[in-house]
Amino acid sequence: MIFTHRKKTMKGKGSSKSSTSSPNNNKDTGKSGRGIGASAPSNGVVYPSRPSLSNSGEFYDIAFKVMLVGDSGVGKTCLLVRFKDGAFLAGSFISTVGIDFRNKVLNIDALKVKLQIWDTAGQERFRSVTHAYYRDAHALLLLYDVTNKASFDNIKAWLTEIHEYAQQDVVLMLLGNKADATHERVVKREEGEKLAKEFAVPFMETSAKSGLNVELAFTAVARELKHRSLKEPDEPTFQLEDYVNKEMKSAGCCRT
Ligand SMILES: Nc1nc2c(ncn2[C@@H]2O[C@H](COP(=O)(O)OP(=O)(O)OP(=O)(O)O)[C@@H](O)[C@H]2O)c(=O)[nH]1
Ligand SMILES: [Mg+2]
Repeated sequence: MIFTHRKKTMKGKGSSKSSTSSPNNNKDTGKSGRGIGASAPSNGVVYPSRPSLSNSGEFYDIAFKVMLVGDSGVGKTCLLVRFKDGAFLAGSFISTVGIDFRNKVLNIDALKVKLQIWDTAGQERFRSVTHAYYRDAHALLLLYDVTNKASFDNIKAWLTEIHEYAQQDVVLMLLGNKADATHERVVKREEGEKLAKEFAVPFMETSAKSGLNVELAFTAVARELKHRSLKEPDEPTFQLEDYVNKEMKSAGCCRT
């Protein structure tokens, strides 16, 4: 596929906390009302067709929506901030209200892939807000906290919810976050691996604090999405799980 023009991504932070917000009317919409760009085919993947006069920002070739989900306190916001800004939000825990998004453009095989990453509120009372966003998500990063058994036990319920509200072909990855917290750990890595195997989803442990595997988690998802949407019919499919395992091995298990 040839891209003759590149589109600019909106800079900064999006927010959808008010009741007027919906998955399809955030400010980065362009004219399509699909959420992330100018021309959206039925699968919602955005292939920009003309130069943009939008706010200053980076150019991109293709855009996808990624959602972070999981119990309150597992580290979704911290993971996003680590990925976007390379920083860790230490100090008191400020629970997300409603839903926020941040954009990041990644270079994947000479293509600029924009991820619009939606950070959802894990608290039960915001669940109905989150449900409305699943439908448009191309990928979901489902997090639990390795220091919180309940967050791990709730993964099955999250998977049921994902099954109910997300697209059938959504790219899904399970992340055991806070891997840096060795002393507080109550969920073994093997338990995470077992659960992931049971549900046939790729898995890795991450740390928003140390940066462990944060870049890899988002990059792997971006690669899978890019590959899926630009794949020629006779091309072999991208194996997300193999890619993740290979990358983790080549980095000696874990990387920042
Ligand atoms: N040790 C450690 N602490 C972390 C990590 N990630 C997040 N935390 C801490 O965990 C708490 C919750 O993090 P958040 O990112 O706000 O959690 P959340 O999943 O966004 O929570 P909600 O917005 O309520 O859904 C904060 O106090 C963070 O500092 C991590 O990788 N390691
Ligand atoms: Mg949060």
